[in-house]
Amino acid sequence: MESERIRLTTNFSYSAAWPPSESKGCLLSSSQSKRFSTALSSFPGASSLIDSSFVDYSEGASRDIAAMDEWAAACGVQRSDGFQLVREEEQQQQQQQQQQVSPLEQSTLEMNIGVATSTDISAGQAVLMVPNNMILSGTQARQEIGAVPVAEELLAKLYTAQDHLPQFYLMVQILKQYQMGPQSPWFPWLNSLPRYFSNGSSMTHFCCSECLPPLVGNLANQERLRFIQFFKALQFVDRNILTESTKGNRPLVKWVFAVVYTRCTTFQGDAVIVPMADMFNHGSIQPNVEIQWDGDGNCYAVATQDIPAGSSLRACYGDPTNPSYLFARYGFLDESSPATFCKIMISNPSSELLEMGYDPSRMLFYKDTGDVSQEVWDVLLYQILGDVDPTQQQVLYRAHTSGDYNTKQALHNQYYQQTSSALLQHIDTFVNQLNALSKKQWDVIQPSILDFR
Ligand SMILES: C[S@@+](CC[C@H](N)C(=O)[O-])C[C@H]1O[C@@H](n2cnc3c(N)ncnc32)[C@H](O)[C@@H]1O
Repeated sequence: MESERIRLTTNFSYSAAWPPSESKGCLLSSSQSKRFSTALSSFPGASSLIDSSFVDYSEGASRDIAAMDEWAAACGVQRSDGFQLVREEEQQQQQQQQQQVSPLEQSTLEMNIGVATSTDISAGQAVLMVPNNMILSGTQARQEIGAVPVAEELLAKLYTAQDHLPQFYLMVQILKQYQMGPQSPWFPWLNSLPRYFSNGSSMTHFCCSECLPPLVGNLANQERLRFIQFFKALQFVDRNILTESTKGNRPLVKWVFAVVYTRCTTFQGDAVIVPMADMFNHGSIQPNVEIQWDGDGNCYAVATQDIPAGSSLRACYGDPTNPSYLFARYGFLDESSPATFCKIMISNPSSELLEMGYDPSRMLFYKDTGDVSQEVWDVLLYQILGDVDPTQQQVLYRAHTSGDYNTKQALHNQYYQQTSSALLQHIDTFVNQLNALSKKQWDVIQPSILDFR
């Protein structure tokens, strides 16, 4: 989740009662731990949590959202009056029927939880404030746990894991909290997390390479490879920090890895997870809240526009024009994304082709208008000219790099027949591939149906 890294300058309606002046980051001082523990044992249902030992992270386990909600309030999280955690599907139905949202009533099994407001909110108003000592930080975790040089060297070797050190230490920190069971100050948060993930790291190699279109398959595979590397690097963490059984527990580590990557945001080069703020879902069309920070590292979610009662509160996770990135990282297909992929993928593109604008993320078809991105036309024409007339290919290349629009357009007009039929052929090939994949899926499913007869 890419957040705005804005220092807070606006005035908020909250009182300055929070935070305690000594609090910083995710390291808990003894007084903070006490405050967390007090909060943990003082809300209803806490005793049942303490009786149970570890968070059950199996796919069928239910999420205790209500306990997390109470825990957050007890720990100093402040919210606007109508702020509610809701089930996304119900929220959407209610919005369509223009009804008031109802609060989340009981714990949930596999639900997509989001945030909504039951009251009007004005632009600029803070809807949420999370004190800094509740925020889990990768950098703070590295300081607390101590750097693991061999793990860092290993991660530095893999391009998909470079620059992901804060996420690695965030994962170690969450595993450490998991090991503490109900003694962890974050236990209610851990117990409220989703158990099932459908993002790249939870896919198999077969899924990434055979079932997904090239770009999204490639991105999903990067997530998967990063998990494999994190798992290897984890083995070098001191056993005083993580036990051998925690480090060797692949399903547990995979769950925590998915938690980190679907819920962390970046702040000043750090990877952080802000409990409660991690409940905002993504909105492509007019996201209405953004994350901000004050000078003490307290986190705020602020309305970016007037929001009527009954609306979902949504943040923006990243570039909405290209749904593949969100799918690979977060595991959902953003139906409101304005564009979808043209599946043109060129391995080892030349520097000229790159300068012509070739970039898998720019190979787009726009859903509403049916338009094809300019980069698709330019790349196709450049390739066709390479086959039929290399001199003209250079004319196109020079026109493109010098901004000579007229010459470029004239070449596009001259070769329109060829570029459009290449595009149609590409689409036909892709549709045939999809049919083949559906058939493959059917071949796999059919025998299992017959088994039940
Ligand atoms: C930061 S969490 C948001 C809270 C989450 N919905 C929950 O139930 O805990 C990110 C995850 O929420 C889900 N999500 C977020 N935005 C979504 C959207 N627009 N459509 C479908 N799922 C979404 C995805 O599963 C994603 O990995």
